[in-house]
Formats: sequence, structure tokens, C-alpha cells
Amino acid sequence: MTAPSESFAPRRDEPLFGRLAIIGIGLIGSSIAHAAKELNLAGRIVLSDRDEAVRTRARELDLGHEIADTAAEAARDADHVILCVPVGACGAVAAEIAASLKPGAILSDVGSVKNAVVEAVLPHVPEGVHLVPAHPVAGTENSGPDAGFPSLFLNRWCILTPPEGTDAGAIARTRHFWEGMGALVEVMTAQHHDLVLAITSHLPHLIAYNIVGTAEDLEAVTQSEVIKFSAGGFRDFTRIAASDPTMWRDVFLHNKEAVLEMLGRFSEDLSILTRAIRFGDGETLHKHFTRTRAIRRGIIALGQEKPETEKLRKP
Ligand SMILES: NC(=O)C1=CN([C@@H]2O[C@H](COP(=O)(O)OP(=O)(O)OC[C@H]3O[C@@H](n4cnc5c(N)ncnc54)[C@H](O)[C@@H]3O)[C@@H](O)[C@H]2O)C=CC1
Ligand SMILES: O=C(O)C(=O)Cc1ccc(O)cc1
Repeated sequence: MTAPSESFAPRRDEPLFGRLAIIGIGLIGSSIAHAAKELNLAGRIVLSDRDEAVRTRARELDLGHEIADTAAEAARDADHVILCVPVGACGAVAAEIAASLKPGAILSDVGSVKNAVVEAVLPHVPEGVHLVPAHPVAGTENSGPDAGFPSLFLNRWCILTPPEGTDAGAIARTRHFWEGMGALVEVMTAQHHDLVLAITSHLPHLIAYNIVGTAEDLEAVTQSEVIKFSAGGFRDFTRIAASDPTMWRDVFLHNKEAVLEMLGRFSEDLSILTRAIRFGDGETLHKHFTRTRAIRRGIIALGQEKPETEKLRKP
């Protein structure tokens, strides 16, 4: 199947899909387009975006093989259609392309929330079309067609959440597509996905948006010292808090229950730490920090993250 290659992942001799349609040409859509073209995952890659300026830029960047003016045009006759738009737009785009989807096609997405996307998209999926939702747990704080790069998904998880009874062949083809881009694939229910991601991704983003906002509110008091002396911790938060506002508004509006559940637990734990500080309970603080340090070391041991000191060393 694979030939020796200079690429970041093996290039296929034969494409996996005849026609791939990507709707939404932002960070994720353009990254898929780069990877799928470079690795020969699809014979023809057609992209579309509702924003004309984005379509023009995608043509300049030579993304895929063709930029269509409408989502319906891009999806026509496609074997694999991926919605790469904000979570709140998935239902409307599915309605827009429904009549263009051919029997046997796989309809997928990349949304950071899964249950709400399935609920919004499923009513528009024609008979014979397979819905296989996906979430690549890989990204950056940047957005738009210039932000994408082909190795974004390399060694990163991609979670598939097919509704019960989904055709096994369609799930397997979607798995092979993401594995083809170097991702590690896991299958779970949409509900479980949303609960896990609420604590591992959505809550951390909310905390970052909040702390950077609080710091900005204090600027008058601190006279720019927040920015000047922002050491590692705060700087990391500013990167996360620079993430796309539309995308993250949609994440919180569409994963409301799970995020509120995790936020409740977070607040309870924060109260314990607050009490410990107030009453000088060093033992509680030390115990807590020891436990969290072990979690970080576990992530590094699994090879999913490099120690900061290694990142700082010159290559
Ligand atoms: N940014 C990240 O790090 C990650 C994002 N995701 C998910 O991927 C999806 C896309 O995110 P990004 O690529 O970061 O966003 P982005 O903001 O870079 O691009 C989204 C694109 O969708 C287009 N769009 C919006 N509504 C549309 C519609 N109705 N029809 C056609 N095009 C439309 C916009 O014009 C924009 O070009 C989101 O659902 C997000 O939750 C998943 C993993 C990581
Ligand atoms: O930039 C970061 O650190 C991210 O966390 C990127 C990201 C954002 C949203 C997702 O659904 C998955 C990954």
C-alpha cells in the first residue's frame, strides 16, 4: 500500500476515496486538504466555504484540486464529505448539501462537540448515506485557511462517534482516512466523548478565557505589569485564550450540560484549595500538588508531551 516517502506519513499508491469534499476552509479544513493531497488519500479534493474571501485565499494557496462556490456543489458525487465548520453551523450545512449526497457516501465532521452535532445533522442524512462523526483532538489557537498544515494530525487522537447501527465498513473507511493522516483513532459514544472533552479541553479553554479576562480587567491597577512579567503559566493561558471566538462560543452553547457538570466539580475543588490557603493548611496544598504533578509525569511517560526543558533546547 505504501511507498517510501519523504512525507511526514506514508503516501498511498491508490487513493482511499475518489472524491473528497471539505466544507469550511479554516484551520482544520485546510489541514485536511494539505494532508489528503500530499498523502494521496483522495483522487479529487473539492473545498468550499461560505466566505468568498476564504474561497479566494484557498485558490491562491492551491488547496485541494478545486474550490466550489457552494457547499452543495462541493458535496455532489463525493464519497466522503467532511463538515469543517463551527459546531453550531453543522445542521444548516447538512441541510444545504443533503440533496447532493450520493448513496453510499460518508458524511463526517470534525466538531469539538459530538452529541449536538449528531442531533442537528442526523435528520438531514438521506437514506443510504453513512454518518460517521469525527473529532481530531488536535489544533492550535489559529484559524483560517492560512493556519492549516499537513502534519497537524500526526500522532494525535481522532475520536469517531458513529450512532448505533452505523455501517461497519463506513466506520472502517473513516478510521483508515484519519490513520492515513497519521492520527490514532478511537471509537466511543457521542455522550461519552462530550463528557471527557468537557474536562480535558472545554473547561481548560473556559479557564483560560476567564483568567486572561480577569488579568486584563486588572491592567489599570497593575499598569501593564501583567503582560510584562507574564511567565510561563500566564503566557500559556494567553495562547489558549486567543482561540477563535465563534468556534468556542459554539462549543460552550452545544456542550452545556457536560461543561456545567465539570464546572460544578471544578468550583468545589477550588473551594477546598481556597480554604486551605485561608487556614494555612499546607498539608492539603502539598498533597494536592503532589497528585497533580504525578498526572503530568504520567502524560510525559506515555510520550504524549515533551518536558518543557526539552522544548526549550535547540534542535
Ligand atoms: N481549532 C481547533 O483547534 C480545532 C477545531 N475543531 C473543530 O473544527 C471545526 C472548524 O474549526 P476551525 O477550522 O478551527 O475553524 P476556522 O474558524 O478556522 O474555520 C471555519 C470555517 O468555516 C466557515 N464556515 C462557517 N459557517 C459556514 C457555513 N455555514 N458554510 C460554509 N462554511 C462555513 C468559515 O467561513 C471558516 O472559514 C469546529 O467545529 C471546531 O470545533 C476540532 C479540533 C481542533
Ligand atoms: O491549541 C490547543 O491547545 C488546543 O487545545 C487545540 C484544540 C482545540 C479544540 C479541539 O477540539 C481540539 C484541540
